[in-house]
Amino acid sequence: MDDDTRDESDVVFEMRNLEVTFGTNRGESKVVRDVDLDIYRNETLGIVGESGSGKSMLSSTLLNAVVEPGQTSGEVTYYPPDDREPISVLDLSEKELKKFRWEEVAMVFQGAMSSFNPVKRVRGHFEETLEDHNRDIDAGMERARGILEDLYLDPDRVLGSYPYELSGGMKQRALIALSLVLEPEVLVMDEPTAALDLLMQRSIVSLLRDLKEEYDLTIIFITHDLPLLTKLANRLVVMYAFDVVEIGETEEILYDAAHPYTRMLLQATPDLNVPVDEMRSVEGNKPDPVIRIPGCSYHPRCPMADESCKREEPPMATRSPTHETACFYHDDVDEEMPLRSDGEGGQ
Ligand SMILES: Nc1ncnc2c1ncn2[C@@H]1O[C@H](COP(=O)(O)OP(=O)(O)OP(=O)(O)O)[C@@H](O)[C@H]1O
Repeated sequence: MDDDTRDESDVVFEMRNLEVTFGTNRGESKVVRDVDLDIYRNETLGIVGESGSGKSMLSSTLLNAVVEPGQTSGEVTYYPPDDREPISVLDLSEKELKKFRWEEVAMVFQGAMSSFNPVKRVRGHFEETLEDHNRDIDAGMERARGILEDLYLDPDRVLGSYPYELSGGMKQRALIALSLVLEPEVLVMDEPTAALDLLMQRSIVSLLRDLKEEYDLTIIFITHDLPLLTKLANRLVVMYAFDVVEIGETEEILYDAAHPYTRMLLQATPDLNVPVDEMRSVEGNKPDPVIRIPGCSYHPRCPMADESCKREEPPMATRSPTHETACFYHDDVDEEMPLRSDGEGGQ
Protein backbone atom coordinates (compact mmCIF):
# COMPACT_ATOMS: atom_id res chain seq x y z
CA MET A 1 0.00 0.00 0.00
CA ASP A 2 1.34 3.45 -0.77
CA ASP A 3 0.29 6.92 0.29
CA ASP A 4 -2.05 7.28 -2.67
CA THR A 5 -4.22 4.45 -1.46
CA ARG A 6 -4.02 5.19 2.24
CA ASP A 7 -6.71 7.08 4.06
CA GLU A 8 -7.03 8.38 7.60
CA SER A 9 -8.48 5.13 8.91
CA ASP A 10 -5.18 3.45 8.13
CA VAL A 11 -3.28 5.52 10.68
CA VAL A 12 -2.90 3.79 14.03
CA PHE A 13 -0.56 6.32 15.67
CA GLU A 14 -0.09 9.97 14.90
CA MET A 15 2.85 11.70 16.58
CA ARG A 16 3.11 15.48 16.40
CA ASN A 17 5.75 17.92 17.69
CA LEU A 18 6.95 15.19 19.94
CA GLU A 19 9.78 16.03 22.30
CA VAL A 20 11.43 14.30 25.23
CA THR A 21 13.63 16.30 27.57
CA PHE A 22 15.65 15.64 30.68
CA GLY A 23 17.01 18.29 33.02
CA THR A 24 20.75 17.80 33.53
CA ASN A 25 23.38 19.81 35.35
CA ARG A 26 24.72 20.90 31.95
CA GLY A 27 21.30 22.20 30.89
CA GLU A 28 18.25 20.78 29.16
CA SER A 29 18.92 17.51 27.34
CA LYS A 30 16.55 17.01 24.40
CA VAL A 31 16.61 13.37 23.42
CA VAL A 32 13.65 13.51 21.00
CA ARG A 33 13.37 16.68 18.91
CA ASP A 34 10.13 17.80 17.36
CA VAL A 35 9.23 14.52 15.67
CA ASP A 36 6.16 14.17 13.42
CA LEU A 37 5.40 10.62 12.40
CA ASP A 38 2.39 8.55 11.29
CA ILE A 39 2.36 4.81 11.87
CA TYR A 40 0.03 2.80 9.65
CA ARG A 41 -2.23 -0.02 10.72
CA ASN A 42 -0.79 -3.47 10.06
CA GLU A 43 2.58 -2.28 8.94
CA THR A 44 5.93 -3.38 10.33
CA LEU A 45 7.83 -0.18 10.91
CA GLY A 46 11.54 -0.44 11.59
CA ILE A 47 13.35 2.29 13.51
CA VAL A 48 17.07 2.35 12.90
CA GLY A 49 19.94 4.65 13.88
CA GLU A 50 23.15 4.56 15.84
CA SER A 51 23.25 4.01 19.57
CA GLY A 52 21.91 6.97 21.53
CA SER A 53 20.04 8.52 18.59
CA GLY A 54 16.72 8.46 20.45
CA LYS A 55 15.06 5.31 19.08
CA SER A 56 14.02 3.92 22.46
CA MET A 57 12.88 7.27 23.73
CA LEU A 58 10.74 7.86 20.66
CA SER A 59 9.09 4.46 20.88
CA SER A 60 8.51 4.80 24.64
CA THR A 61 6.35 7.84 23.95
CA LEU A 62 3.85 5.57 22.18
CA LEU A 63 2.98 4.19 25.61
CA ASN A 64 3.75 7.37 27.53
CA ALA A 65 6.48 5.29 29.13
CA VAL A 66 9.48 7.59 29.07
CA VAL A 67 11.49 6.93 32.23
CA GLU A 68 11.42 9.47 35.07
CA PRO A 69 12.42 12.27 35.18
CA GLY A 70 12.03 12.59 31.39
CA GLN A 71 9.32 14.95 30.18
CA THR A 72 7.30 14.17 27.07
CA SER A 73 5.53 16.93 25.20
CA GLY A 74 3.59 17.17 21.94
CA GLU A 75 0.86 14.81 20.84
CA VAL A 76 0.56 11.06 20.48
CA THR A 77 -2.85 10.04 19.17
CA TYR A 78 -3.87 6.41 18.99
CA TYR A 79 -6.71 5.42 16.66
CA PRO A 80 -8.45 2.24 17.83
CA PRO A 81 -9.53 -0.19 15.09
CA ASP A 82 -13.24 0.06 15.88
CA ASP A 83 -15.50 3.08 16.12
CA ARG A 84 -14.09 4.20 19.46
CA GLU A 85 -12.86 7.76 19.84
CA PRO A 86 -9.15 8.44 19.24
CA ILE A 87 -7.04 8.31 22.39
CA SER A 88 -4.62 11.07 23.36
CA VAL A 89 -1.94 8.89 24.92
CA LEU A 90 -0.06 11.62 26.78
CA ASP A 91 -3.28 12.67 28.55
CA LEU A 92 -4.20 9.25 29.92
CA SER A 93 -4.44 8.80 33.70
CA GLU A 94 -2.28 6.14 35.37
CA LYS A 95 -5.26 3.81 35.51
CA GLU A 96 -6.14 4.35 31.85
CA LEU A 97 -2.51 3.90 30.87
CA LYS A 98 -2.27 0.56 32.63
CA LYS A 99 -5.17 -0.72 30.55
CA PHE A 100 -3.92 0.90 27.35
CA ARG A 101 -0.44 -0.55 27.70
CA TRP A 102 -1.39 -4.18 27.56
CA GLU A 103 -4.72 -4.18 25.81
CA GLU A 104 -4.00 -1.77 22.96
CA VAL A 105 -0.23 -1.59 22.76
CA ALA A 106 2.24 -4.08 24.21
CA MET A 107 5.98 -3.59 24.47
CA VAL A 108 8.68 -6.25 24.39
CA PHE A 109 12.15 -5.24 25.50
CA GLN A 110 15.52 -6.78 24.94
CA GLY A 111 15.74 -7.95 28.54
CA ALA A 112 13.32 -10.88 28.46
CA MET A 113 15.40 -12.22 31.28
CA SER A 114 14.55 -9.35 33.58
CA SER A 115 10.94 -9.03 32.44
CA PHE A 116 10.00 -12.27 34.21
CA ASN A 117 9.90 -12.61 37.96
CA PRO A 118 12.49 -15.35 38.59
CA VAL A 119 10.56 -16.99 41.41
CA LYS A 120 7.29 -17.26 39.53
CA ARG A 121 6.48 -19.96 37.00
CA VAL A 122 5.67 -18.72 33.51
CA ARG A 123 2.03 -19.77 34.00
CA GLY A 124 1.77 -17.33 36.92
CA HIS A 125 2.82 -14.43 34.71
CA PHE A 126 0.07 -15.18 32.21
CA GLU A 127 -2.56 -15.64 34.92
CA GLU A 128 -1.57 -12.48 36.71
CA THR A 129 -1.77 -10.43 33.51
CA LEU A 130 -5.22 -11.82 32.71
CA GLU A 131 -6.42 -11.23 36.27
CA ASP A 132 -5.12 -7.67 36.38
CA HIS A 133 -7.16 -6.92 33.29
CA ASN A 134 -10.29 -8.72 34.50
CA ARG A 135 -10.14 -11.31 31.75
CA ASP A 136 -11.54 -14.81 31.98
CA ILE A 137 -8.56 -16.92 33.06
CA ASP A 138 -9.61 -20.17 31.37
CA ALA A 139 -10.29 -18.51 28.02
CA GLY A 140 -7.11 -16.44 28.35
CA MET A 141 -4.96 -19.47 29.16
CA GLU A 142 -6.45 -21.30 26.19
CA ARG A 143 -5.41 -18.39 24.02
CA ALA A 144 -1.97 -18.37 25.64
CA ARG A 145 -1.49 -22.03 24.76
CA GLY A 146 -2.42 -21.32 21.15
CA ILE A 147 0.06 -18.46 20.91
CA LEU A 148 2.83 -20.53 22.52
CA GLU A 149 2.17 -23.26 19.97
CA ASP A 150 2.31 -20.69 17.18
CA LEU A 151 5.74 -19.80 18.52
CA TYR A 152 6.78 -23.48 18.38
CA LEU A 153 6.85 -23.85 22.13
CA ASP A 154 5.37 -26.72 24.12
CA PRO A 155 2.71 -24.96 26.25
CA ASP A 156 2.78 -27.47 29.12
CA ARG A 157 6.52 -27.39 29.41
CA VAL A 158 6.85 -23.61 29.16
CA LEU A 159 3.92 -22.70 31.42
CA GLY A 160 5.13 -25.15 34.06
CA SER A 161 8.71 -23.82 34.05
CA TYR A 162 10.48 -21.16 36.03
CA PRO A 163 12.07 -18.53 33.77
CA TYR A 164 15.60 -19.79 34.55
CA GLU A 165 14.66 -23.23 33.24
CA LEU A 166 14.13 -21.83 29.74
CA SER A 167 16.78 -20.93 27.16
CA GLY A 168 17.14 -17.29 26.08
CA GLY A 169 15.23 -17.92 22.86
CA MET A 170 12.41 -19.74 24.66
CA LYS A 171 12.14 -16.99 27.24
CA GLN A 172 11.99 -14.32 24.56
CA ARG A 173 9.27 -16.22 22.71
CA ALA A 174 7.35 -16.73 25.99
CA LEU A 175 7.55 -12.99 26.54
CA ILE A 176 6.20 -12.32 23.07
CA ALA A 177 3.34 -14.73 23.81
CA LEU A 178 2.65 -12.92 27.08
CA SER A 179 2.55 -9.59 25.30
CA LEU A 180 -0.09 -10.95 22.90
CA VAL A 181 -2.36 -12.58 25.45
CA LEU A 182 -4.59 -9.51 25.84
CA GLU A 183 -4.93 -9.18 22.07
CA PRO A 184 -3.20 -5.84 21.54
CA GLU A 185 -3.34 -4.05 18.22
CA VAL A 186 0.25 -2.87 18.30
CA LEU A 187 3.46 -4.54 19.40
CA VAL A 188 6.46 -2.31 20.12
CA MET A 189 9.69 -4.31 20.17
CA ASP A 190 12.89 -2.66 21.36
CA GLU A 191 15.94 -4.73 20.37
CA PRO A 192 13.99 -7.91 21.19
CA THR A 193 16.54 -10.22 19.65
CA ALA A 194 19.77 -8.50 20.64
CA ALA A 195 20.73 -11.01 23.33
CA LEU A 196 20.03 -14.04 21.17
CA ASP A 197 22.24 -16.04 18.87
CA LEU A 198 22.03 -15.57 15.15
CA LEU A 199 19.85 -18.56 14.40
CA MET A 200 17.37 -17.66 17.10
CA GLN A 201 17.26 -14.03 15.91
CA ARG A 202 16.40 -15.13 12.41
CA SER A 203 13.81 -17.62 13.57
CA ILE A 204 12.11 -15.00 15.77
CA VAL A 205 11.94 -12.66 12.81
CA SER A 206 10.20 -15.28 10.71
CA LEU A 207 7.85 -16.09 13.60
CA LEU A 208 7.00 -12.41 13.92
CA ARG A 209 6.08 -12.26 10.26
CA ASP A 210 3.64 -15.12 10.80
CA LEU A 211 2.25 -13.70 14.04
CA LYS A 212 1.65 -10.35 12.42
CA GLU A 213 -0.57 -11.97 9.81
CA GLU A 214 -2.36 -14.26 12.20
CA TYR A 215 -3.10 -11.65 14.88
CA ASP A 216 -3.48 -8.64 12.58
CA LEU A 217 -0.74 -6.72 14.35
CA THR A 218 1.03 -3.46 13.75
CA ILE A 219 4.68 -3.96 14.70
CA ILE A 220 7.22 -1.28 15.56
CA PHE A 221 10.67 -2.81 15.69
CA ILE A 222 13.73 -0.95 16.95
CA THR A 223 17.21 -2.23 16.31
CA HIS A 224 20.81 -1.50 15.46
CA ASP A 225 20.68 -4.42 13.10
CA LEU A 226 19.83 -3.01 9.69
CA PRO A 227 20.15 -6.37 7.89
CA LEU A 228 17.66 -7.91 10.32
CA LEU A 229 15.25 -5.04 9.80
CA THR A 230 15.29 -5.39 6.05
CA LYS A 231 13.91 -8.91 6.45
CA LEU A 232 11.01 -7.77 8.58
CA ALA A 233 10.02 -4.14 8.08
CA ASN A 234 8.02 -2.77 5.21
CA ARG A 235 8.91 0.81 6.14
CA LEU A 236 11.99 2.25 7.78
CA VAL A 237 12.52 5.34 9.92
CA VAL A 238 16.12 6.53 10.18
CA MET A 239 16.97 8.55 13.27
CA TYR A 240 19.93 10.83 13.69
CA ALA A 241 20.57 13.21 16.57
CA PHE A 242 17.19 12.63 18.26
CA ASP A 243 15.16 13.34 15.14
CA VAL A 244 13.85 11.50 12.09
CA VAL A 245 16.05 12.26 9.08
CA GLU A 246 14.57 9.86 6.56
CA ILE A 247 11.50 7.71 6.20
CA GLY A 248 10.47 5.47 3.36
CA GLU A 249 9.57 1.99 2.26
CA THR A 250 12.32 -0.49 3.01
CA GLU A 251 13.24 -0.88 -0.65
CA GLU A 252 13.41 2.89 -1.07
CA ILE A 253 15.78 3.22 1.87
CA LEU A 254 17.99 0.36 0.69
CA TYR A 255 18.19 1.21 -2.98
CA ASP A 256 17.50 4.95 -3.02
CA ALA A 257 18.64 6.27 0.36
CA ALA A 258 18.26 10.01 0.14
CA HIS A 259 19.98 11.29 3.28
CA PRO A 260 23.78 11.30 3.45
CA TYR A 261 23.58 9.77 6.94
CA THR A 262 21.51 6.84 5.66
CA ARG A 263 24.03 6.35 2.86
CA MET A 264 26.82 6.32 5.43
CA LEU A 265 24.91 3.75 7.46
CA LEU A 266 24.50 1.54 4.42
CA GLN A 267 28.18 1.91 3.70
CA ALA A 268 28.97 0.92 7.28
CA THR A 269 26.93 -2.26 6.73
CA PRO A 270 29.10 -4.20 4.30
CA ASP A 271 26.61 -6.95 3.68
CA LEU A 272 22.90 -6.65 4.28
CA ASN A 273 22.69 -10.39 4.66
CA VAL A 274 25.03 -10.44 7.62
CA PRO A 275 23.76 -9.15 10.94
CA VAL A 276 25.76 -6.67 12.94
CA ASP A 277 26.27 -6.79 16.71
CA GLU A 278 26.43 -3.07 17.01
CA MET A 279 25.82 -0.62 14.23
CA ARG A 280 29.22 0.78 13.34
CA SER A 281 29.32 4.45 14.06
CA VAL A 282 29.87 6.75 11.16
CA GLU A 283 32.92 8.95 11.53
CA GLY A 284 32.90 12.02 13.74
CA ASN A 285 31.64 12.96 17.15
CA LYS A 286 28.26 11.83 18.34
CA PRO A 287 25.60 14.52 18.68
CA ASP A 288 25.09 15.95 22.14
CA PRO A 289 21.47 16.16 23.33
CA VAL A 290 22.29 19.25 25.42
CA ILE A 291 23.78 21.27 22.60
CA ARG A 292 21.64 22.00 19.56
CA ILE A 293 24.00 23.09 16.84
CA PRO A 294 22.65 25.51 14.21
CA GLY A 295 21.65 24.20 10.81
CA CYS A 296 21.42 20.53 9.88
CA SER A 297 22.44 18.38 12.85
CA TYR A 298 24.39 16.10 10.52
CA HIS A 299 26.46 18.84 8.89
CA PRO A 300 29.64 18.34 11.00
CA ARG A 301 29.89 14.75 9.69
CA CYS A 302 28.41 15.23 6.24
CA PRO A 303 30.69 15.13 3.19
CA MET A 304 28.15 17.15 1.22
CA ALA A 305 27.55 19.94 3.72
CA ASP A 306 27.96 23.55 2.62
CA GLU A 307 27.36 26.94 4.23
CA SER A 308 23.58 26.74 4.04
CA CYS A 309 23.63 23.38 5.90
CA LYS A 310 25.53 25.10 8.72
CA ARG A 311 22.95 27.88 8.95
CA GLU A 312 19.54 26.43 8.21
CA GLU A 313 17.74 23.33 9.34
CA PRO A 314 16.52 21.34 6.33
CA PRO A 315 12.79 20.60 6.37
CA MET A 316 11.47 17.19 5.30
CA ALA A 317 11.56 17.03 1.50
CA THR A 318 9.53 14.64 -0.61
CA ARG A 319 11.52 12.15 -2.64
CA SER A 320 8.51 10.02 -3.60
CA PRO A 321 4.94 9.82 -2.26
CA THR A 322 6.20 7.37 0.37
CA HIS A 323 9.72 8.67 0.86
CA GLU A 324 10.84 11.82 2.71
CA THR A 325 14.15 13.12 3.90
CA ALA A 326 15.56 16.11 5.77
CA CYS A 327 18.33 17.10 3.37
CA PHE A 328 18.66 20.14 1.11
CA TYR A 329 20.74 18.18 -1.34
CA HIS A 330 18.96 14.86 -1.66
CA ASP A 331 18.79 15.41 -5.43
CA ASP A 332 22.59 15.39 -5.54
CA VAL A 333 23.20 12.45 -3.25
CA ASP A 334 23.26 9.89 -6.07
CA GLU A 335 26.11 11.69 -7.73
CA GLU A 336 28.01 12.69 -4.59
CA MET A 337 27.61 9.46 -2.62
CA PRO A 338 26.67 6.67 -5.03
CA LEU A 339 25.32 3.44 -3.60
CA ARG A 340 26.63 0.14 -4.82
CA SER A 341 24.40 -0.97 -7.64
CA ASP A 342 23.55 -4.28 -5.97
CA GLY A 343 22.07 -2.37 -3.03
CA GLU A 344 24.23 -4.31 -0.60
CA GLY A 345 25.49 -1.13 1.00
CA GLY A 346 28.90 0.42 0.52
CA GLN A 347 30.32 2.11 -2.49
N1 LIG B 1 17.40 8.25 32.03
C1 LIG B 1 17.98 9.10 31.18
N2 LIG B 1 18.28 10.37 31.55
C2 LIG B 1 18.84 11.23 30.67
N3 LIG B 1 19.17 10.92 29.40
C3 LIG B 1 18.90 9.67 28.99
C4 LIG B 1 18.29 8.69 29.83
N4 LIG B 1 18.17 7.53 29.13
C5 LIG B 1 18.69 7.79 27.91
N5 LIG B 1 19.12 9.06 27.82
C6 LIG B 1 19.74 9.71 26.65
O1 LIG B 1 18.75 9.80 25.64
C7 LIG B 1 19.36 9.70 24.36
C8 LIG B 1 18.59 8.76 23.52
O2 LIG B 1 18.62 7.48 24.11
P1 LIG B 1 17.87 6.22 23.50
O3 LIG B 1 17.97 5.13 24.50
O4 LIG B 1 16.53 6.62 23.02
O5 LIG B 1 18.79 5.92 22.25
P2 LIG B 1 18.74 4.65 21.30
O6 LIG B 1 18.83 5.18 19.91
O7 LIG B 1 17.56 3.81 21.62
O8 LIG B 1 20.09 3.96 21.69
P3 LIG B 1 20.43 2.38 21.83
O9 LIG B 1 20.33 1.87 20.44
O10 LIG B 1 21.81 2.39 22.37
O11 LIG B 1 19.40 1.81 22.74
C9 LIG B 1 20.82 9.31 24.61
O12 LIG B 1 21.61 10.44 24.44
C10 LIG B 1 20.83 8.85 26.05
O13 LIG B 1 22.07 9.14 26.64
